[in-house]
Amino acid sequence: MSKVKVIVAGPRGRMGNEAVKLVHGTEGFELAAVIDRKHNGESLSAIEGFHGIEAPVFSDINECFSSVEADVLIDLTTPEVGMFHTETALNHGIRPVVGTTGFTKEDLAKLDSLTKEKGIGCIIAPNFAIGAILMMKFSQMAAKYFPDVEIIEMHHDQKLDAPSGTASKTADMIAAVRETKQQGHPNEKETIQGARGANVDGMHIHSVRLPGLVAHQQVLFGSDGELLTVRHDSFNRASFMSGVKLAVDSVMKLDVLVYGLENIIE
Ligand SMILES: NC(=O)C1=CN([C@@H]2O[C@H](COP(=O)(O)OP(=O)(O)OC[C@H]3O[C@@H](n4cnc5c(N)ncnc54)[C@H](OP(=O)(O)O)[C@@H]3O)[C@@H](O)[C@H]2O)C=CC1
Ligand SMILES: O=C(O)C1=N[C@H](C(=O)O)C[C@H](O)C1
Repeated sequence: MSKVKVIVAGPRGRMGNEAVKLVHGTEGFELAAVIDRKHNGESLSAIEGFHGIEAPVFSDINECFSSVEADVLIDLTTPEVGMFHTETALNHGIRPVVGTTGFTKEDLAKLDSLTKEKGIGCIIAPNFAIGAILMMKFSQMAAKYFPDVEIIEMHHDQKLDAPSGTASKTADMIAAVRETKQQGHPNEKETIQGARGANVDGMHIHSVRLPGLVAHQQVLFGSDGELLTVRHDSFNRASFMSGVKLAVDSVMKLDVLVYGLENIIE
C-alpha cells in the first residue's frame, strides 16, 4: 500500500516538532515537506533539532503545494495562519488535519462549506489527546444529570488563545444536551470585570495561564450536597500524538469536515 504523504505546517513549534517526528517515524506515513515561515529551500535536516530528517522546507504554502505531491496537511500554527492554510489545502485537494485552535464559529462554518464543495476529508481537532476526548465525552454525559457546570482550563503561559479550543468544544458538547441555564444568583454582579469568566449558554469558562503547566482541564458539576469533577492532564506534547496519527489515517477515508476526534473514536 502506498504511504500517506504528509506536510507539516509549524514544524519548529512545540506541537509541530512532535508531529514531524511522528510522521517521520510512522511506517505508513511519508514526510513530504514542511511549511516554516522562517526557512525556504533547504532540507529540514539543516534546521536545528531535525538532524537526519530529510524533507523540503517551504516558507510559502502555495509554492509548497505546487512543488510537492501530498495527501494531508497537518497544521499546528496560529488561528489566522491555520485558517489560511486550511482553506489553501482544501483548494489544492489536500486533506487538512488541523490541531490549531482559536477558530471562530464563522471560521468553522466557512471551512465546512468549502469542504463540502471540494468533497474531501477535513479534521479539525481542538484536542488530540485520547484522555481529553474522553474527558469531554464524560462531561457531556454528566451534564444530562448536572446542569450546573463550570469549566476551568489551565495552560502554559505561551498560549495565544483563550478560552482553549478544548474548553470551547467541551462547552459546545455540554450545551448540546443541557437546557440553557443562567448559573449563579440571578442578581450576581462582577465587582471586577471578568471575575466570573466567559459565559457560554449560562455556564462559565475560566482560563488559567501559568509557566510550568502544559494542558489541563477540569469540569466541575455541582448539585445539592455533591460535586463531580471530571479532569484531564496532558503532561507533555507526546500525549497528543496518537490522536494526530488517528486523524491522519481517518481523514483519508472521509469526504466531510469532522470537528472533534470524539466523532471518530467510538
Ligand atoms: N489539537 C491539539 O491537541 C493541540 C493543539 N494545540 C494548538 O496548536 C497550535 C500550536 O501550538 P504550539 O505548538 O504550542 O505553538 P508554538 O507557538 O510552539 O508553535 C506555533 C508554530 O506556528 C508558527 N507560526 C506562528 N506564526 C506564524 C505565521 N504568521 N506564519 C507561519 N507560521 C507561524 C511558529 O513559527 P515561529 O517559530 O516562526 O514563530 C511555530 O512554528 C496552537 O493553536 C495550540 O492551541 C496545541 C497543543 C495540542
Ligand atoms: O495550546 C495548547 O497547548 C493546547 N491547545 C489546545 C486547546 O486550545 O485546547 C489543546 C490542548 O489543550 C493544548
